[in-house]
Amino acid sequence: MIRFENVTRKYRSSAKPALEDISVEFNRGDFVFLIGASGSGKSTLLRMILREGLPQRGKVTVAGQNLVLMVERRVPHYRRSIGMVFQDFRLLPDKTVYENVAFAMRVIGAPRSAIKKQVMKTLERVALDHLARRYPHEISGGQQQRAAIARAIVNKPAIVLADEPTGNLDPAASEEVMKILRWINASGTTVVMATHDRAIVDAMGRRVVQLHRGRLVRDEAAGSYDPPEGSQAWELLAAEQEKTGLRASDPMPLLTEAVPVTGTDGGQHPAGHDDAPSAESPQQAPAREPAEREAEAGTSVLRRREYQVSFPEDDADAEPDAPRTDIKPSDLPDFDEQGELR
Ligand SMILES: Nc1ncnc2c1ncn2[C@@H]1O[C@H](COP(=O)(O)OP(=O)(O)OP(=O)(O)O)[C@@H](O)[C@H]1O
Repeated sequence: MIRFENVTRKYRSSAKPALEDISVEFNRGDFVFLIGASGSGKSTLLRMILREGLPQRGKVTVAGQNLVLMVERRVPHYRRSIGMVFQDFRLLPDKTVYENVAFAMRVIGAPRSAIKKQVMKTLERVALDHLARRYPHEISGGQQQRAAIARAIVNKPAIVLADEPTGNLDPAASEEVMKILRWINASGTTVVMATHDRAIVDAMGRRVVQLHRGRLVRDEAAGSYDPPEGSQAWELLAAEQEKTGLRASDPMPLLTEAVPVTGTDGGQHPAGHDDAPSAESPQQAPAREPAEREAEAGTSVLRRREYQVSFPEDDADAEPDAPRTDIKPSDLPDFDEQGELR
């Protein structure tokens, strides 16, 4: 489904490549966690799949299409086959939940009757049908992220890319989001999720691809957040830990968060950068990582989530759209004959 072959990508304003000689494949139906310290290249890799930025060297192929050779006018159409979820939700603030999701169908010219049916079905799937008429500021962060996921999947994309989708959420809301992503994946969609969330990666036991300073250092079928002790990635990160002044006896769980992000190449995207957002991308600036803020304050980037997230095995095939019992008829959106919300 997605293939990177010896891909190197360097931003004009950076001395070092954001991605260096990356070769990796994500297959149909894969669920992949993309992990690595702040600035290791996760977002750059996701954006390349969206064809935001091309490699200077190497080749990116998605569903058989060589993105390097793709002509510009094909790009908007291509991007519609991919659903994207961001840390900061990026819902349109002056549109209701329903309209935000419907908008994704309107831009592809879907007929009004199909829009109404598909949007409500998708909102039911993310348990938001009862909040369809609310505006983003009238719902919680977790609900906003579920609305953003509904928008990402309403056109039934083959691929969903999620860039820190739980980064702004509490554990309970994160768990809801993960259940939905897992359900999306169970229906055959390839899901690639960049995350710093140790608890989630450990609980899910899915494929883990780890980047370190733009290089791929681990690709493990059913991995956890930390590399297996003694592995090449472990050794590399242990050496890094020593270099950054942490004691060798520091517990390994700190490792993947222990790389400083200070300096010119430290995860900040300078003004006038060379990779302007696409016309289709929302224009909001991405939320800044706590890691970046800590780094700026001169502290090392050591973060740990103190909670546990569990995904019991018997929950794996749970139907996220099981009948709800808490919705009153008055909660449901009200449509006029043209299918518009009243
Ligand atoms: N648009 C840009 N212009 C210039 N440099 C960039 C741009 N985007 C990313 N970079 C640089 O490329 C490197 C990789 O950044 P990227 O955002 O891909 O890392 P990341 O792993 O996603 O980080 P985070 O976890 O903080 O989101 C960093 O050194 C960053 O400063």
